[in-house]
Amino acid sequence: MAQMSSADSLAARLLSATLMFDRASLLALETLAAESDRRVLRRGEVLVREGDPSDRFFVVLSGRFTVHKEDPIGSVAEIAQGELVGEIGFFAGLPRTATVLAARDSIVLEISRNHFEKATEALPNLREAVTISLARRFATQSPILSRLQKPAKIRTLAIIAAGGSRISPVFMAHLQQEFGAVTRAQFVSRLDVHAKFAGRPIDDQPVLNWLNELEAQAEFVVYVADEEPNEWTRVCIRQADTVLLLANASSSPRLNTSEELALSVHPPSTGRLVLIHDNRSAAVSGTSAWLDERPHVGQHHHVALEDGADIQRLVRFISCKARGFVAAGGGSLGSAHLGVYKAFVEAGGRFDYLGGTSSGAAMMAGFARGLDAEQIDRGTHNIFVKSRAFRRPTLPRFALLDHKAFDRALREEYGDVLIEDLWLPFFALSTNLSSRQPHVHRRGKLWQAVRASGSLPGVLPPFFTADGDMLVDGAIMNNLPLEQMRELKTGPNVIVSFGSSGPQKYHIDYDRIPGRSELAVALLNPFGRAHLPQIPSMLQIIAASMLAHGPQDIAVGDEDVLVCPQVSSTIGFMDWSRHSELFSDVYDRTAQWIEERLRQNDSGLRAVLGNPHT
Ligand SMILES: Nc1ncnc2c1ncn2[C@@H]1O[C@@H]2COP(=O)(O)O[C@H]2[C@H]1O
Repeated sequence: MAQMSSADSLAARLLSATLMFDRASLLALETLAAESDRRVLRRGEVLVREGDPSDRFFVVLSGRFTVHKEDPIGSVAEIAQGELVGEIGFFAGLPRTATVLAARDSIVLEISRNHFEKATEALPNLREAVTISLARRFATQSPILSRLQKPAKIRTLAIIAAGGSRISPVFMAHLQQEFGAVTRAQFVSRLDVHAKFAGRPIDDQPVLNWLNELEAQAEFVVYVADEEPNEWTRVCIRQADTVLLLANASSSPRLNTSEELALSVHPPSTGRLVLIHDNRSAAVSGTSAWLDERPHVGQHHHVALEDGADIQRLVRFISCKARGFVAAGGGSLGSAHLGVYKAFVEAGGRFDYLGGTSSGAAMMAGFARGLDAEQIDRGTHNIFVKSRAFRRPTLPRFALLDHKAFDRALREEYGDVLIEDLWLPFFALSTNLSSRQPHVHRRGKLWQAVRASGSLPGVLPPFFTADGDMLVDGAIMNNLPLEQMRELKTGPNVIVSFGSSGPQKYHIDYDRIPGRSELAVALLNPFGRAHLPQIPSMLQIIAASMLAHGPQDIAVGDEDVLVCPQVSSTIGFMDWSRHSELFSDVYDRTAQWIEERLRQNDSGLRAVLGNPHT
């Protein structure tokens, strides 16, 4: 009988969990693990190739694989630790149905037909268990999209010093503490490896085996690279599912060699850039220089070291639990977002990504700058009431309203703040009429993004970019950018939309709508105006058309919370004068609603509110 080791019992436990066996089967599975071969694969190596004979299957002991059909670039699925590979061909008696590549350095247990047959003598229901696990895979996923719909959980992260920076020990201490609060995380640096394997080369097989063993035991492993692009830094990059580029915000933003290496191994869009600041009070500047050097990095984060809040946020992003707030457009109803946001924050909600369309984007922009609801409400007053930005008709050639006053008021409120300098990740959605695609604003001047996102066609002129794009209100394509939020992060969302309060009827005799000359006469005669039919204004009709998407179209996820604030039917889409009343009414109602739902133990609401660590 083969000698058993702790690695065999680990493999047996993984296999037992995948096949949903009980503890009684562990011994037989350990024997199977001890007798089977282990295979170490380097990143990019092929485990099975489409069309090859299927004489064995595999259990992933550590690492991650991608499944490819025909197209070697795009993958149809991801396979993570504990899962089976090659079971389809093996059990169906078919050639391999796909090519499977190691997405990082990985180890698999290789189960041959002989060993499998032998194991079924001790475990008669082994064959059935594997077939059930296979059937379960296909019952819960469409075969082509499969696991891509839910990305495989990230379990290893490499931290690389970015730009001219060194890795901040204060940041690392905070990160270790916050990770430790949510998961069994193991941090590994070159010093740890030296302490255990003094004198051995870093990519020696026993060292790699030890690292893979660590990965199998911890829930999360953080590889802390050296500041130089040496062998240890290379191992960190190869072992990691994803990379975090870490820099002191005041250092030089030039891309360094370790980063170049990391971004050539990992798809840059999965990487995160973390810029460290001593405190949160100062306005951030200079982020664009960092992003220009790393244009394809998926997300950047500003982290202040004065408390743990930003690091808790970063941990939520990495562990796919980042909380979003998605705000629909709704003209003057946008002030309702202030009430909902304030009530959630007071109930303990901390939001990690803010996004919206039109007035939803305008309100979220304020929160992303670090303002509170009252300050944003005062800004609304300045723009719409004091500056009368939406009450200045112009000659109706480019639009009905004079946009100059609106632009001036927006500039006064937002200054020259850039989206990339905001403390909280933020996006605004507009509609790009040049490409006929939704346009997600994640960089550039904040006031311009808000202006583009709320450019009601015909009411305000479109916004034109330096690249020649013509942008109008995001509501034309998507008044509630939930899909865009999901592309940017994984985790629960508070979604705020404006439902209609039932069909609104208009009792207008269509034949009485006057033609041009009749209208001119009626308008010139002060008494004639009173006799005109009570048709909503052009502005009101355009604004109402933008809100035609009802909440019944919203694909609310299991962990999302949908809020449709009740708004008095006497407040119209262009009724900006009642912003404070709307804000405080919705705040009272939402606070009450949250309290009731919490009393009923609503799990969705708990997931969004959580505690800062979960
Ligand atoms: N759509 C899919 N989703 C998940 N895994 C797949 C998918 N298609 C193929 N695979 C895996 O890729 C392996 C290729 O070889 P097999 O067909 O033997 O077994 C296959 C499965 O383990």
